[in-house]
Amino acid sequence: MQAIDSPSYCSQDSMQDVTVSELQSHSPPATSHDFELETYSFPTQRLKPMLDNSTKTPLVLVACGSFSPPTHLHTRMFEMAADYVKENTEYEVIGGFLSPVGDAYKKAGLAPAIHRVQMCKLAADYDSPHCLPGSRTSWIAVDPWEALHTEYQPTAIVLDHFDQELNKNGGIDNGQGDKIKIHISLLAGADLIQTMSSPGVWSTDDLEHILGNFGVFIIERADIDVDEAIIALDRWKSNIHVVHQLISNDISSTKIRMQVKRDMSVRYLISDRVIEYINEHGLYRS
Ligand SMILES: Nc1ncnc2c1ncn2[C@@H]1O[C@H](COP(=O)(O)OP(=O)(O)OP(=O)(O)O)[C@@H](O)[C@H]1O
Ligand SMILES: O=C(O)c1ccc[n+]([C@@H]2O[C@H](COP(=O)([O-])O)[C@@H](O)[C@H]2O)c1
Repeated sequence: MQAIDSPSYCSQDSMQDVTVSELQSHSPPATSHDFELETYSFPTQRLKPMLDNSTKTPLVLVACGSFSPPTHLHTRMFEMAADYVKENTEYEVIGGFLSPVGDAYKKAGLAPAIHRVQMCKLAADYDSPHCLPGSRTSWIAVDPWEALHTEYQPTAIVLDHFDQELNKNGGIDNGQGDKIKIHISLLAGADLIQTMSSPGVWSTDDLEHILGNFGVFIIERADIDVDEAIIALDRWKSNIHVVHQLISNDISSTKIRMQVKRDMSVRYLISDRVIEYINEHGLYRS
C-alpha cells in the first residue's frame, strides 16, 4: 500500500471520498459508522459537473446487481453503454453507478453487502494511483444506499432514489448556466431483461415504471437471445436499448466464486485489488 499523507486520497472535485483508514486496511469495519444509513451521503464526486454539449440530454446509468464479486465485465458494461450512447442516442453520459443489492436479497453464495460494496469500490478504482486531480480515469461510482437497507429495495425504488438525489437541485448545468433534469436509466445484462418477461418476478407496476419512465440499456450476454427476451416488452421498445458486445466476455460472478473455491486463479478476470480483498477476508472459500 502506498504512503498516504492527506486525509482523503482523492478528495479533489472529480474523485470519490476514500478515507485513509479505508485504504490502509481494506477491512470494512463490521459495525462501521461508514456503513450506516444515518451517515450516508449520496456520492456525487464522479459526476460530470456540466454538460459538454448543451443540446444533449444528461444521462446517468445505474447497474443493479449482486456484484459478488464485481468482475471486469461489470465495469466494462458502463464503457460499452457509453460508446453506444455516443453513437446512437441524443443523451450525454454524465455518470454511472454500481448499486449492490442488500443482504435481504437472499441469493445463495453471496458475500455480505458490506464486503460487496467495498469490492465494488476497489473494482471502480477508488484507490487507484492514477486517480489524479481533475482526471476522469474512472467515472463509475458506487452508491451503498441500496446495500445499507436491511429490507429488500426493489429496483424501481432504487431508480427513484437516484432520480431524487440527482435532480433535487434541478439537475446538471447545461453549460449555459441553466439547470437541466438528469435522465436515469437502468444498465443490465440480457439475463436481467429476460427475467422481466418471466411471470411473477417483477411487479407489473414496477415494470411500467422502470421501462416506461427510466428505460434500460441491455448488454448482450452469451447464450441469451436478446431479441426474443424483449418480445414481450414490445410496448416499451423505444426505451429499451440493446448494446451488442463487440468484444464478448462471458464472465460471471458465479464462475469467479467457483474458481476461488477451487483455489484456482482469477487473475486478469477481476481487479487485483478485489482479489487481495477476497483473500484478506477469506471470501467464497466455503
Ligand atoms: N458477462 C456478462 N455479460 C453481460 N452482462 C453481464 C455479464 N456479467 C454480469 N452482467 C450483468 O451485470 C449485472 C449485475 O451482475 P450480477 O451481479 O448479477 O453478475 P453475474 O455475473 O450475473 O452474477 P451471478 O453469477 O452471481 O449471477 C446484471 O445485470 C448482469 O446481467
Ligand atoms: O425489483 C424487482 O422486482 C427485481 C426483480 C428481480 C431482480 N431485481 C434486481 O436485479 C438484480 C439481479 O441481480 P442478480 O445478481 O440476481 O442477477 C438485483 O439488483 C435485484 O434487486 C429486481
